[in-house]
Amino acid sequence: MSSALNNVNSLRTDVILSIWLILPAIAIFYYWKWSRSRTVRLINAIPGRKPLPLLGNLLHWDVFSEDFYRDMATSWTKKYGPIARVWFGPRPFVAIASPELAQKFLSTTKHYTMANDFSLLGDWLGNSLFLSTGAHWKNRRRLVTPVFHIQNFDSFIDIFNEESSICAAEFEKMIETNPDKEINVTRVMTQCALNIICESAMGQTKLEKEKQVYISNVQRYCQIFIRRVQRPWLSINWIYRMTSLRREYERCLSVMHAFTNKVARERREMFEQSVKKNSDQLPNDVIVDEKPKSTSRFAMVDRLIEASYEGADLDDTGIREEINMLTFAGHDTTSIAMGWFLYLIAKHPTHQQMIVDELDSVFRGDRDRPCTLQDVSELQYMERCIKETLRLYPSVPVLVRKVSQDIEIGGYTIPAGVTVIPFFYYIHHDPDLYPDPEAFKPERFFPENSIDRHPYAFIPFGAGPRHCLECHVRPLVLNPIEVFTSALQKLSVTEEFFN
Ligand code: HEM
Repeated sequence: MSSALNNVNSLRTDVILSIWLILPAIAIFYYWKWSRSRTVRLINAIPGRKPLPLLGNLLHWDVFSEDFYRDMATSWTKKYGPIARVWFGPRPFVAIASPELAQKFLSTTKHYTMANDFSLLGDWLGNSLFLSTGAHWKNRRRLVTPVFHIQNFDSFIDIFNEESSICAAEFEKMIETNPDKEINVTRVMTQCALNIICESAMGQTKLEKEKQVYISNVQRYCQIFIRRVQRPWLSINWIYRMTSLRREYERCLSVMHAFTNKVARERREMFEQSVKKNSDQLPNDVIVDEKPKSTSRFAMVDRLIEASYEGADLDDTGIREEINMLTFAGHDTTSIAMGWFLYLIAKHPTHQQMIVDELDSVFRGDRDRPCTLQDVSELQYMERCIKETLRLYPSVPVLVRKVSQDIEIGGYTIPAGVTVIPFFYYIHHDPDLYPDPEAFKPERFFPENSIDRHPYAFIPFGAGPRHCLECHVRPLVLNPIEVFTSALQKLSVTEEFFN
């Protein structure tokens, strides 16, 4: 009996031992096969530091540091040139960092799609323009683009003025109650940008209180999204599902969806009432070309509802997706830009004074009157300062795109499936394109100094067919700033920030 037991035990030990030997052998075999695959060979032909087995270049940087991208932009691309590769474990990334290569990559959407990392936003943005590709993207882009016609900004400028005044008052209060102390401009700027975007995207609604709740949920949702991007293990669903973040994320999501659904319904009803009113008033034999408009101020959502009535392929879910997308794409980008602008202006009193002088001249001393689109177009020096801000601190420092078919760039083949990162930050800081690149010099954007610049040397709004729709960003960024004149002059930067 005991010898039978001994036999069973030794058999078990043999089996366990064999498994322990076979499993690593299988793993080594697959690793060896994978490391000789076409993708790996093509990627390793691109300049970059020698990767460690399985870990790739993970140990070569502090990949979880907030400055990781900047470190990579400044050290990696400087060392390896305008095209470089990096392995995050077994996942390769290719960075491109020259105007020529960015142009080659971005000037057509034929060979790329959105990277998988963005699928984290799928619950919120669904099949919106921002996340979609191919024919669906083309269709949505065609529908959303008219919303950004400059004539629509005539109706938005009132919103910019109202929200900017509220923001300026808050800003003044912060300065008054914290004399000679640091203030956090980002919070006020984010609130201002979100108010402006929501108001222009969704219009005035009977749901003002709910709108504020929506805004705070958007802020929280975006914070959680950034945290998930910065901590790669949180994009693994079963790990993420065990965290409390997930519950919070879903709570935000349900508040956001409920709100945008209500807004879409409310605006559609307003639109239908207006159609009915128009048709009731018309004699049967009169044909009117003019399209019915909602009764209150025009909002981006109204243009989408109009399009859906005209037969566009856009149902209520589609409208909700696009409203959410505009809120997402528009708020952080502008608030970051406004925050950095204020920082730079505080740091450079000479430019600050030139801006104030320009404002005085455009407004001819009447600082209380509302700003017009004409004023905005005359604020030329301010515009150059904003461009220089976006050069130094682009709100979107990199793009992340997945190659959908092999592409030849800079003499290397990037195989399908690999993630490519066009590095705007590096391009904007390249000393060959911008001598003394860290210095704040708005004069770089004087026409005579920009004439020979490569069209892809300054691309804070992206470039090519997927470039940002907000090409009339001036009113949006400038307007809050221009009402800040008195606050602007009270700003300076603390020593700590200088370093
Ligand atoms: C300072 C402000 C802004 C900056 C720096 C900025 C930057 C960008 C960048 C870099 C892209 C990606 C372009 C590409 O893939 O080539 C983008 C896309 C986009 N932006 Fe902006 N953006 C700003 C403001 C806004 C605002 C206010 C809105 C709308 C309210 C907006 C709407 C969009 C949309 C809809 C897309 C996606 C376009 C597409 O995929 O077809 N952006 N933006």
